[in-house]
Formats: sequence, structure tokens, C-alpha cells
Amino acid sequence: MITLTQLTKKYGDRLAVDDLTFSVTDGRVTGFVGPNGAGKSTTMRMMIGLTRPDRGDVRYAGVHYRDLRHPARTVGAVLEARSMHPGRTARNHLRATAALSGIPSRRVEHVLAEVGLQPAADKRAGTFSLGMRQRLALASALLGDPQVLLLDEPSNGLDPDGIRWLRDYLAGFAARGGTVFVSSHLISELSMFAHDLVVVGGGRLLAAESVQAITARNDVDVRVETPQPTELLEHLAAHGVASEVRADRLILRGTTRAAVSQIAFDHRIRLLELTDVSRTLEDSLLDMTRPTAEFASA
Ligand SMILES: Nc1ncnc2c1ncn2[C@@H]1O[C@H](COP(=O)(O)OP(=O)(O)OP(=O)(O)O)[C@@H](O)[C@H]1O
Repeated sequence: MITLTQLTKKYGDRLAVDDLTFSVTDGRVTGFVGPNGAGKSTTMRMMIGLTRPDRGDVRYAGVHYRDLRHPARTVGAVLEARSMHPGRTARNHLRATAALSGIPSRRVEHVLAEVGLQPAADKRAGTFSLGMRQRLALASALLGDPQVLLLDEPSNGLDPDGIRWLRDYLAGFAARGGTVFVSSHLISELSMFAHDLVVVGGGRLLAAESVQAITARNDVDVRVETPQPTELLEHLAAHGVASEVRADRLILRGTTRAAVSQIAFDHRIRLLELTDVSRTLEDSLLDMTRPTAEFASA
């Protein structure tokens, strides 16, 4: 279990991370989502002592990161694609990393196999694709056989096969009792394998709950096709109905089919389609984070 309590970090006047309190449960995959600049990377850096918080702390099973006896055996982290000596082979890179952390070199062969890099073990890291470098970074994080894996945007640069492999790997790691905390801006991808989500925006916590709970709360929208969209939108707005135009259809929030058909009928507006549509997890998360987005598109 990882516990973050009132974690706060200011850069100049800007609160990058603002009083974050949440916990990450063992045996589950927890997704960490939020728009650009939400404070995800800063939080993850504070979780492994790379950035010093102004306030608050992070504990692993009750112990401060700085007090861990064997940090590499507790937490394996893959943050920004770290620089590797381009002339060094994957195997030698792992041997050097293991030696630095006092980890027996026999772990090297184990982690190479674990991430499927054995066939490329004697190739120089400088020749690796981004996807292979990601696997090598994951292999380094696994050297200490950690309880916790922290990954910042690990699917960047992976092809669809690589993404599926990573997803299955992390699900297996959690199923064996491990703790997985993974940030991603690909909400739809995270929703396929995360059990829990921590949502941040503007440095603040917006939600920390199971994917199931967020999905269960999802409302239903009403989708309408009409040859008189402008007229209908005008009357809907007068009734306080929020709307969005998507592919020639109106998507209406906070209303019902009955209410829309009544409004249309009252104003002699023809409807070609009137359907309930479930909101996706992505819709709900965008609703939560949109007001906090640094570069809102709307
Ligand atoms: N070293 C730093 N100095 C000054 N400001 C910083 C520093 N690191 C981050 N910030 C600022 O803190 C805020 C949070 O940044 P952070 O990188 O943690 O967000 P993020 O959620 O990881 O975003 P992204 O997905 O774009 O990486 C941003 O406004 C960023 O500009």
C-alpha cells in the first residue's frame, strides 16, 4: 500500500501539486490520469525522492521512501525514458545497474526474459527502438524484484502489440499481489486494465475510486438527429439542456428522450433519431478534468 498525505509542491507561484491525499492498493492496477500539466510527473518524482515536497509525505507500507532499507527492492520506477549509454548492450546496462544497487547479477537474465528482451540482450542500447528502450527501462525497474511498480506514460512509443504486452504484464504483476501505479493520458487504454483511477487536474485531486464506481455513475446522454438543429438547440438551451454536436448528431446532457420529444413536438421540429447513449469513462473523466486543463481546447 502506498499512502500519499497532503503532498504539495510549488514552483515559484505555481502549485504544481496541491495537497494530494490518496492511497494505492496492493494487488491492483491504479491509473493516474489528468491533462497535461496536472502534476502527475511531479507527484511521481516525489514518490521516489527525486523531487522534494514542500509539504506532506509518501509512505510505502507505512515507511517513508527515504527510510526504506532497500528502495530498489520496494519500488521499481520507470519515469522519463532515462538516458542509457548508447554503446552499452542491454545485458551490460542491466549488470551495471544491478551492481550499483547491490542486486545479484543473476537477476539480469531473469528480467531480460521477463520483458522479452533476451534475443536483443547483446545489442547496443543505441540501436534500440523507443519500444525496446521502454522494455529495457522496465527491466531495470524489475531488477530489485520490487513490490511496487511506478510507471510514467509507459506506453509512449509502443506499438499496439507492445501496448497489449505491457498491459498483460502489469495485470499479471498486480494479480501476483504487486502494486502498480501507472500514469497515462490514454484514458480509454487505461480503462481496459486499471482497477482504480486517481484523477488530478491543476495539481488537485479530482477523484480516487474504482473504474467500476466511476462507470456505474455514468449518466445516459440523448442523441438526436434533426433537419432543424439550430431551432432545436435554441429551444433546448432555453430549457437549460447542455448540448454538443458530434458527426451531424446532437448529444444532449441532463435530459431525457421524453423531454426532448416534447420540446420538439411543441415547436413543430422534426426528429429523425432520438436515442439513449451511455457515456464512456473517457467522457466522464474529460468532464472532471476539462475545467482544470491548462490549455483547454474549448
Ligand atoms: N522543474 C520545474 N520547474 C518549474 N515548473 C515545473 C517544473 N516541473 C513541473 N513544473 C510545472 O508544474 C506543473 C505540473 O507539471 P507536471 O510535469 O508534473 O505535469 P504532468 O501532469 O506530468 O503533465 P504532462 O502530462 O504534460 O507531463 C506544470 O505547470 C509544469 O509546468
